[in-house]
Amino acid sequence: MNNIVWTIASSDSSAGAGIQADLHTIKALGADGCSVISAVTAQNSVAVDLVESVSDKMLIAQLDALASDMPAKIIKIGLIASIEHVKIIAEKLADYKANWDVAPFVIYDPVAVASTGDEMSEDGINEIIKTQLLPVVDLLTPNAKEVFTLSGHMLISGESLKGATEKLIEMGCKSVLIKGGHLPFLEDQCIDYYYDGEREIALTSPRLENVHSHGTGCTLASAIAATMAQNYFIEDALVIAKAYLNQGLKASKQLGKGEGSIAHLGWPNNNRDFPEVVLPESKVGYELDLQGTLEAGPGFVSCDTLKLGLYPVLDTVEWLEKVLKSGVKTLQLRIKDKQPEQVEQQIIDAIALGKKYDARMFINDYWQLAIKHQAYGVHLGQEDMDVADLGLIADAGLRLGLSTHGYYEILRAKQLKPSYIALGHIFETQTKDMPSDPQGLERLGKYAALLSDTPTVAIGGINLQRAPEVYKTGVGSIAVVTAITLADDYQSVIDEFNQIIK
Ligand SMILES: Cc1ncc(COP(=O)(O)OP(=O)(O)O)c(N)n1
Ligand SMILES: Cc1ncsc1CCOP(=O)(O)O
Ligand SMILES: [Mg+2]
Repeated sequence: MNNIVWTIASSDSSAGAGIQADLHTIKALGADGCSVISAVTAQNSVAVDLVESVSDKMLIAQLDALASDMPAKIIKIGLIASIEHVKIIAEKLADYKANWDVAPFVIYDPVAVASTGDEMSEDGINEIIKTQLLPVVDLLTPNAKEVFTLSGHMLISGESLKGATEKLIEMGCKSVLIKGGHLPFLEDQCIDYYYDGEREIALTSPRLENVHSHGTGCTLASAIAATMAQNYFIEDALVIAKAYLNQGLKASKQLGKGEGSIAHLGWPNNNRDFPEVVLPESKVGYELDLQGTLEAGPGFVSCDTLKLGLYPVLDTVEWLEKVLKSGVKTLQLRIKDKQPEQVEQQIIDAIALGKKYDARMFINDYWQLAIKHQAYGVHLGQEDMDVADLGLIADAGLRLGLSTHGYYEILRAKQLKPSYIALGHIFETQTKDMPSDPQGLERLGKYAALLSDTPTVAIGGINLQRAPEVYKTGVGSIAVVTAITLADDYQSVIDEFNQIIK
């Protein structure tokens, strides 16, 4: 599989930033890095003494050598010190995007000024960056100062972030992540704000004190690149990159007399390093003027166990009764695409059966009917979460299960304190058209580790053969449809699942 990330940037002799930080990050996060060096800088922890661009011929030769043999999935650009280099790179990127079998995704971290305060690029370069480079950039990752340099927008309040990103998108880049290292509001928080013209994402972590931060910008952009190269969606890459940064900042160290550099550890797995997804109805959400109604609230009634066991998801009351008679204790009525009046009787019957067998009966989608008839719980998907009245579900004392498909959705769901979080789809499934690729066991294990204090349910393409390795990842429950409905002998299948999920 091609996980190649190119970094087109400059060498930092102190190795805390630039090409050196990029390659450390790309390797630590499991992607394959290649480098194109635009300039060599002589710097240490207190000053940048000299910046010298390589010849145009050398820049082009590096780009051509890689393009002919090791094309990139993701290209990350950092410090470019010469106007001519910006022009060459912009032209090459346009060519790659037009002619490669798969167009590379381009991330540009506009290194305007070194953390030591020294200017590092040729005068007049910003005009060429604005007119020639930004139009081929998919994700721009400026800090507040770089936002001002490129757009003229001062980030004076949370509300000003959206306007600045809109301006940058008008200038040609497809999306913007404003890095919150130096924002002059909510100063105890480090907020990263993403906007692509449609979707806003804000991630926040407490600001870390007494850490060494040289190389954080390069590292964040490279971490996004490395994660996206492994087919994570951008929202998940933003989460991993911020967690990688927090983890590295906590272990940062000083080597010289001045500012030390971020450390490069492996894939982040510690809950404490992960950011919070900012919900619209929260202090930070109000400050940023985020659209939407999600708020954390007090959370949902617990299922009283982290291990919900085998969880059949079924579309008739007859099936529910059959599996209840076989001893199943967690199950769901999932009827798709019917009017509420067409399903109300089945929902009433399902709820009554759940009570009769003292089982956890969840109702999929039809949350108003679930409240009306006092179900044990409701299961909602990502789209439903934004439109359902979660407050009403909580007030009515129903449990809530939420579907998720990656890091970002998991963190967002976690904030709502649901009764369980479903993780899917793990394998190919014939039961439902899924818009994304299966997660696989490796990711499932990472998600389960992050959710050790929340009940988890794995779903999608799980059968008896796969169940042992699924359960080994640490999930508390396995949800299945066809493993039961297409079984020759569903009762013995249930017994065998129960042997595996103990
Ligand atoms: C246990 C469990 N997990 C996931 C789903 C999928 O729910 P959703 O995303 O709402 O999709 P539909 O099932 O409504 O198609 C589920 N039902 N149960
Ligand atoms: C409802 C649903 N949500 C994600 S995968 C899935 C279907 C799971 O069915 P199966 O167990 O037959 O793959
Ligand atoms: Mg649903």
